[in-house]
Amino acid sequence: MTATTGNDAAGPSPQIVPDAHAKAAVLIEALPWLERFRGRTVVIKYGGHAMADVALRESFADDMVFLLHAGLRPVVVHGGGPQINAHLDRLGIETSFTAGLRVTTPETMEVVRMVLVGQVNRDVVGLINRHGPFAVGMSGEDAHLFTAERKHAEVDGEKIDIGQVGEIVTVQAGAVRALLDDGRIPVVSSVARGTDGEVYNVNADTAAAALAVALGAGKLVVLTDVEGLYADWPASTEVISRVTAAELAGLLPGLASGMVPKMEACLTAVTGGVPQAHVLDGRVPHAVLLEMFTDEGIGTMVVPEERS
Ligand SMILES: Nc1ncnc2c1ncn2[C@@H]1O[C@H](COP(=O)(O)OP(=O)(O)O)[C@@H](O)[C@H]1O
Ligand SMILES: CC(=O)N[C@@H](CCC(=O)OP(=O)(O)O)C(=O)O
Repeated sequence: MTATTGNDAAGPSPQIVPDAHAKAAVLIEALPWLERFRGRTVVIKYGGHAMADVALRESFADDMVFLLHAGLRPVVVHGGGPQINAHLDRLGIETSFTAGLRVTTPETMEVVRMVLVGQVNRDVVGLINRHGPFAVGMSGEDAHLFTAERKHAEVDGEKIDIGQVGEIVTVQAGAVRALLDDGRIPVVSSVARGTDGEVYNVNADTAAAALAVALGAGKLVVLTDVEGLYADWPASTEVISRVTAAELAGLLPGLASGMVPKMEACLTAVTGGVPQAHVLDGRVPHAVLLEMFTDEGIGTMVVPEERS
């Protein structure tokens, strides 16, 4: 049965399909959030682990196009750690991580650049562009978007050389802004141009935070393969739903592996003027829409300070 509008006073009384009220409620719940974020830039970090299967990748791409049509300005910064691992493995190149960052030899850097810019970026752009001519891919090297210097990892207070890993020192976001003004969705790989002429591998969480700050984004959303920040991982999987910058700074020294750059990125974003940063489970279909347009939200939200 089709629902009627009931506009014709002489006609039959409206027949509402059973779940119509629930559907309308979902749409209406989104209204205040649409009003709040309309015209705002949202940077979404799409992690390699959140690209698990085709249906999930399509639902992510659908969410980006939904945001665009809802009047937001979405910018995607993607990772691809598992995809880089797979390629290195195929080539028989060993790889390792220190403090959540890949130790990047010149040989590894070639593969990182090829996989991120030549493969993952193309895939994300292609998925979004099933809907129309929206996504434009960029490497962080393009138009001097990211300029980096060599970064050292710090382990137990000691500085360790991890090769061609970059720390972003400047962001020139003009090309990204131009694409947004033109109604496009920039899709950015976390590779940077070095001040010394080298190419640098930048963790994608770090790159997303730097871009969110430079763009004055209204939100940073980080998609990964866990529900959010666990309070006492791996002993427990109780998700911290909300944390202030000061509380997070206290938690950081106790965090492990990939969560370190992720939570550092959230901290950088909120201390750099982004009002909120979120870590979400990218294995949940339409995680971005659920976080942005429902009252409960999902995952872990980082805010600059507690509401007074
Ligand atoms: N406190 C924590 N809460 C949640 N996950 C954690 C925590 N500490 C470490 N992790 C690990 O961090 C991983 C996410 O980081 P990473 O593998 O780099 O993901 P991505 O590819 O999405 O960037 C999780 O799968 C989990 O194994
Ligand atoms: C320096 C460093 O570690 N760079 C990352 C870049 C990709 C990335 O960050 O991917 P995810 O978001 O999927 O983890 C790497 O080489 O794996």
